[in-house]
Amino acid sequence: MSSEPIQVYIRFRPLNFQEITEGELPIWYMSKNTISLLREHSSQLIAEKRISSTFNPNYHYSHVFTGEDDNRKVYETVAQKVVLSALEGFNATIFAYGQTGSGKTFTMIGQHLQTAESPTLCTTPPLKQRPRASRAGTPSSARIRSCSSTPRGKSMAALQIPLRLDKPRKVQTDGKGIISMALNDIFKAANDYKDKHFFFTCSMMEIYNEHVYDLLKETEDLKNEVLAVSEGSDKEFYVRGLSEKVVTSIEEVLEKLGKGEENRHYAATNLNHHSSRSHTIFRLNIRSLQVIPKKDSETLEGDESFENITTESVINFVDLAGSERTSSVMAIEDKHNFSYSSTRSEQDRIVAESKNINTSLFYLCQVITKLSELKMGLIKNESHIPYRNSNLTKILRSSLGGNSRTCVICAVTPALSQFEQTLSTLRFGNSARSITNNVKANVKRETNAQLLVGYQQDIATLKKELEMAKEQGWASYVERNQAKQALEQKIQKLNEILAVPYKPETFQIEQEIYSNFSTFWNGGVGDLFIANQPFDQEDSKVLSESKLNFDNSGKFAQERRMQIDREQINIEKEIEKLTVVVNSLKGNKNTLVTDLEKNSNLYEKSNKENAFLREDLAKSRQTLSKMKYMAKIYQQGEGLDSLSESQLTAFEKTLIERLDSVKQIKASRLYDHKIEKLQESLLKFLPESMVLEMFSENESREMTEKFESFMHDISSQHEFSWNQDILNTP
Ligand SMILES: Nc1ncnc2c1ncn2[C@@H]1O[C@H](COP(=O)(O)OP(=O)(O)OP(=O)(O)O)[C@@H](O)[C@H]1O
Repeated sequence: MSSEPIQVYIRFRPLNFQEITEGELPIWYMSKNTISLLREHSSQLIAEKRISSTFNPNYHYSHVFTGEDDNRKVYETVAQKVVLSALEGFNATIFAYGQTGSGKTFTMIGQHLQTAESPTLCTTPPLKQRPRASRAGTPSSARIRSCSSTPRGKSMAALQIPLRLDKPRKVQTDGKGIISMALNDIFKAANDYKDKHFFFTCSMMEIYNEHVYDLLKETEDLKNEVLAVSEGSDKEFYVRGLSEKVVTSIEEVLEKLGKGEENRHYAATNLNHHSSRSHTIFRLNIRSLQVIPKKDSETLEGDESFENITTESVINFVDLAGSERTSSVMAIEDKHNFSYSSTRSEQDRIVAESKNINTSLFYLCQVITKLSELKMGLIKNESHIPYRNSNLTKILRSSLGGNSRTCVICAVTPALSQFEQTLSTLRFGNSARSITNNVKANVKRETNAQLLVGYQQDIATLKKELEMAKEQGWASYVERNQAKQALEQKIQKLNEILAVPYKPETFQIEQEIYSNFSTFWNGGVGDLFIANQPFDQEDSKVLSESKLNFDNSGKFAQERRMQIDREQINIEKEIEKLTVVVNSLKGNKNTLVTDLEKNSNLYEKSNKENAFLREDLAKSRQTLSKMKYMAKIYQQGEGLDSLSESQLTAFEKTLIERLDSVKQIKASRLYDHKIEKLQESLLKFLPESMVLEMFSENESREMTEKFESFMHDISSQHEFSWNQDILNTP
């Protein structure tokens, strides 16, 4: 383990077109690795009471880049060595710090495409065409002019802090930013290793308003899932559920990086936040495997004679959110009546996100200050370093004071109007310079058996977790999926290890030579050959001994081959078992999906039935209230005047119909009565049998007709009197 200081670099971007047209001039004097204020500007700042008369900053850094230096120079000076050492197992972190618009993303990702409508900085014209600044000493507030490319003619210049609307950034694949240059070098160097095999995975996360989001999630609904950051038993912080994508070429990594940038925009629109208002960490994990024979392999047996050298490292590329102050954004908006945030909720959002950025950057500065105090012996204990205060410092823990080669690029602007922001960034860099990290290569030397045991243990733990999750029934779909993915990744890694030629080339060549020569020797030709040569006794003895040794090592090689084959069979069996587990998980998933479908069908059906029943109930209630209403009308005539003309007619019709039926009942009763009377009178002078016959059904048709006409007469009379009754009713 060695102590290595964090390397701090300052990068000035050139003045942009807007600043030039406003008559800004660079106010800083830059040499190779120092920065100080130019004297004339120093006096101006004193006159404007922006600094005290004793203020005389003179900072030293690993290197200072001017506006003329391109990304290639920055990469080669800052990052190249550090990222390449990751192939040897050293962790690395490159991070860009600075105010909004100072060139962090330009440095990390490269010149991203800017759209016509985005109010970005105006493009810088070539040096030769730049207009001379006419009024160099004029205070910036008096020099506000509008920039023609800003929308709706509003003065973006007024903002001083170059604000941007959020647009998806297209990642260039031509290697202009530090990340793509680093990836190019890493993949090229990895290919050049003959006997070392590399496995790469990458992940990308975003910290927005203190929430961590995975930028490489495939499923739409998981993209806005907030991930937890928790401390492992090794005191490192881990982002739970962060996806790791296996990548095998630079194109694949760039594709993931582009996807991450797109998702960043996705999250931006869905959560209504600006991408430049979040911290982004792109992470490349590198694992390597090299198999070499042990130096003293002759004395060792079987598996023990070979060594697996594995390295594990991670490179973090960190693009921090701009470090400007909320108050300045809001104050400038108020002052110039520029509605960057049109609604109250928009303003609240900006305040909240600026607060969060400032809080997390404040904690970052605090960690850096405390680490430098620790270095100077002002504090004794590492436990006083406030890593736990924010997710950013938790995630960057090993990069700050831990096991990582860390480089900080402080992006700044040379303009007078940005003096305070630049000064604050320079101070940040100055504190970071004093931090030392404890760096060591993460290398493990293991025999094959140890390596496999390690993997098998990992797999067993994962299986156990999965089983527990299944049994306890608390595993959410997401957790199950994550465990499954991890399991699949382990299986893939095992497969990759199996695919790697198990022995180094030299060993294979030895074996080939042995098999060729053994035919020669074993056919007895060798002995004959030795016997027939004009060797002296000593030579023959040496030759016979060598032959014996050669035979022994050949046997040993064969035994070893058999052992490897046996191991391979075991591993294949293990993989088969795991595949069964994975398949059963898939099966479970399918059953769950089918159940879910069935349940949702049932739910839909019962919902429909419910709706029908409700409809029926509503109808019945309606009918009931109508009936109550009608009953009132029938019983007391109450509410008659509220009926329309047609309703009154219908009601009248109903009454008449009822009247008819009443009349019929009355008439039929009268008829029965008359018949009875008639029968009684007939019985007085006719025998009963005859009377009964007269009134029987078959014989009395004529009689019936007569009675019917008689009844009709009666009922007409009755109707008359009944109507009279109604008319007479008060
Ligand atoms: N060294 C440079 N040379 C030329 N142009 C630059 C340089 N640095 C930055 N720029 C330009 O300045 C503008 C702002 O840069 P960039 O987007 O990288 O800023 P940033 O610090 O990442 O901002 P934010 O914090 O908002 O994401 C871009 O148009 C970029 O092209």
